[in-house]
Amino acid sequence: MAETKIPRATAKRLPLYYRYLNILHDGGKKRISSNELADAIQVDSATIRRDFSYFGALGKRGYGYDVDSLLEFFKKILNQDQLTNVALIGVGNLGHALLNFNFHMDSNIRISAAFDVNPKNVNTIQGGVPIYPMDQLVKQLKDQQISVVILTVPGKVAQQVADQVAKAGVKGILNFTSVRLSVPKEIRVHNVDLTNELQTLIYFIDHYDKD
Ligand SMILES: NC(=O)c1ccc[n+]([C@@H]2O[C@H](COP(=O)([O-])OP(=O)(O)OC[C@H]3O[C@@H](n4cnc5c(N)ncnc54)[C@H](O)[C@@H]3O)[C@@H](O)[C@H]2O)c1
Repeated sequence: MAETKIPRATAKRLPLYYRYLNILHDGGKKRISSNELADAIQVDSATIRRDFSYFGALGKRGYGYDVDSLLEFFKKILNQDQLTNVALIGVGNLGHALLNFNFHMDSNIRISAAFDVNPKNVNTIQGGVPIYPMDQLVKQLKDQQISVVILTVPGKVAQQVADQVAKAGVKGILNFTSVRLSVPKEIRVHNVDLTNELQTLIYFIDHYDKD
């Protein structure tokens, strides 16, 4: 599919649209207006129209959006028309919880391989996912065509593990550690930080009245 450059904020809303369109589809709904969509997902309709406009004419004036064709469109855009395998490195508290979370339930993504250095973890299966030793990283990622890795190792080894991951040809890292990783520019890193999110939430609660 041709590459469409879109703002990051728009990109972050695409899974939300996709998830809701799936719900509409499952409920037998055939078409929806941007106002209805806006009410349901709590994103204002102007934002929705602008987001959709990056992809050309997805709806018709006065008709709204055709649920099935919009769903198919987002499925392709989000690569959800095919199963994407991802890997997880570091099966401790957080890694273990993620392995047990069934991403595949509402997306076409699954963790198909995990890696660790702890002999207690290695060569076991947790949450249905095999855990390999780190010396299997390159081989497994290649064999399973994995290009995205979730990083849940301790901060002190995060950079070293990121270097190994980079050598294994990975394109994206979902980084749960608090370390800001240094990686070759062709690798995309998304940082997930619950502490940040909580602090931001608390800041907004303290500084702004909800009207
Ligand atoms: N982003 C967030 O919101 C958030 C929340 C909780 C924890 N964290 C971070 O997630 C990471 C994991 O936290 P945790 O509580 O699960 O830690 P943990 O110590 O329970 O687990 C870490 C796992 O990584 C493995 N490991 C250690 N060195 C390794 C290496 N070189 N290669 C592969 N595996 C290795 C360990 O054997 C262990 O199984 C930490 O960096 C923590 O700060 C982030």
